[in-house]
Order: sequence, then C-alpha cells, then structure tokens
Amino acid sequence: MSLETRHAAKRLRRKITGYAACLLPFEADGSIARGAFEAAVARTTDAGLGCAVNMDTGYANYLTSAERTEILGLTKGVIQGRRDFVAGVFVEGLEGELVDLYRRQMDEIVSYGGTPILFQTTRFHSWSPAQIVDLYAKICEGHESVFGFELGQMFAPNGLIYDEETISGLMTIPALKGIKHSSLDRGKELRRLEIRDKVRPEFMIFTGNDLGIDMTEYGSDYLLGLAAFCPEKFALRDQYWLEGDERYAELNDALQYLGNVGFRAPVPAYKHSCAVFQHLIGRIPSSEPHKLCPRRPDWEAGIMQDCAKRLGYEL
Ligand SMILES: N[C@@H](CC=O)C(=O)O
Repeated sequence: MSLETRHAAKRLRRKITGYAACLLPFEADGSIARGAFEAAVARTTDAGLGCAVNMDTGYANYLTSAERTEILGLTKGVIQGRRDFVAGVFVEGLEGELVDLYRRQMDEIVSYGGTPILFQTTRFHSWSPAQIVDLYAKICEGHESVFGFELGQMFAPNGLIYDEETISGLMTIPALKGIKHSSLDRGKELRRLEIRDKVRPEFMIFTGNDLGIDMTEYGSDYLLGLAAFCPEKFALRDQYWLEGDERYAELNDALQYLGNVGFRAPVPAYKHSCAVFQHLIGRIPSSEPHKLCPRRPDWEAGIMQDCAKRLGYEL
C-alpha cells in the first residue's frame, strides 16, 4: 500500500469503540488486589470504554480456572449490566476435546453477562485454514456474539497470526462479530481492514497494536492493554477524534510515548510497566505484577513517571 493510499484510508471523525484489557493488580504480599481491580473496572466503564477481563493483561495464562471465574463475578458485580464486557477463553495446556473446552468456558462467560473472546492454542498452530475456520464455526455455533483474537508470539507462545485465507474464512462465521489483531504490524492490520471492507463491513477489527494506537484512524476499533494504563485518557482522545479537535494529535502522541516505553521488548513485561504506572498515579496498592510475569528493571518507575507527567498526571 502506497503512502497516498494509506493516507486516503483515514476516516476522520469516526466514532471509535474502545476496550481496555484490564490489568489484574496485586497486593504487596502477592494476593489479588480485588478492590483495586473493581475500581479499575468501574473507572474504565465510567470513562465509556468496555472492559476486557481475563486477557493477557489480566494474566489469563497464569490464573487458575477458579480465579478466572472469580474475576468474572467481580466484573459482573461492578458493571451490573450497564454495558457489555468481554472475557478471555483460555484453553492452552488443558486436556480434552477442543470444541468442548472452548464451549464450556464460553458458556460460563455468557452466564456472567460477558462476551467470550477466544485465545488461540498451540494445538491448532499446524492446522490448515479450512480446519481452523471449521473449528471456530463449531465453537461459535448457537452463540449470539463471540470475538476472535490473533495474538503475536512476542506476547505469548500460544498466539498465532493467521494467513489471509483463514481471516477471510473467519469473517463468514455469523456469530463471530470481530477479531482482535495483535501482530504489532500496521501493514497486516491494514490488509485485514481491506478484506473486512470487502467481505463483511460490519465485522470489527480491534487493534491490539500498542505501538500503533492510531490504527483507529484507518477504521480499526481497539482492545488494548495500553488503555488499561489510563482509560480516561483514551476516552478523551477518542472524543477529540470524533469532534475533529486538534488536541487529538498531542494526546495521541503522549499515549503513544507511553505505549512505546511500556511495550518495549521483552513485551510480556508490559504488565509490570502497567502496574508500576498505575501504582505511581495512586490507583493500585503495589507495583507488583503476577509472580510469574517477567519484570522490568528498577528504573521503570522513573521512566513511567515521565510518561505520566506528559499525560498531565500530577505526581
Ligand atoms: N494486551 C493484550 C495482549 C495483546 O494485544 C491482552 O491483554 O490480551
């Protein structure tokens, strides 16, 4: 795609739909900070963003199934039907028939009022496009609304970025309403938008590109771990875009600075960056990530402080 074509693809003043992949915060003793999690769900919802829980940012890969269920309960309790929320379905490492494994967790999420979003599993990495599309069709059958999730392996080894045949096939499944795309690759995401516009214009592409959050300018919506750092700033940015307000650019730049620092390699340590940031601005009781999460260096608080100041937080 030439730069001219890319520039022409921008959709000024589009209404953007945004979800934050909520961070699961911890107390200094390593226990889940339930109150702070509930406050984050309330803050995100009040700001106008949807909550995505039990995602990578919520340590879906490290939580027990009982802990994931507890998170669903806490989320439902705070949101109380005021708006939708999405929740990760994580089957990696589980034994059994794949369709059953997915559907059992999806049913549970729906029973809490959530929309399931399907993490991938290494078990289908070597499958053909037709086999993968068929699996999703079976998983989604009878469901009203499900989201897919393409996760780059810089985030987690169970993730996979599909080829275009698979993506086009997935877009034909009626219950699948959209897909989160986390390749961190603008070109790949722009191609998905082109395919979507041809195959099924109402199908949602949620950018998961924390290094390119302006993908929303081209027709993506978003489901971002970065939005969990400061959901109200994302809401304001989206409002500026909707209104054609020139303050959009400066705020987007400040958010992107935070994204570039927070999501630097090794990428999975972004959850520690998020905890450090949230602790600095006084929202969570400790800067501790999940005990299995890769950690940032001791100077993280200094650089996060600079990001926070640029976003206008007074520390
Ligand atoms: N932040 C995302 C991961 C990559 O996009 C998530 O929490 O799932």
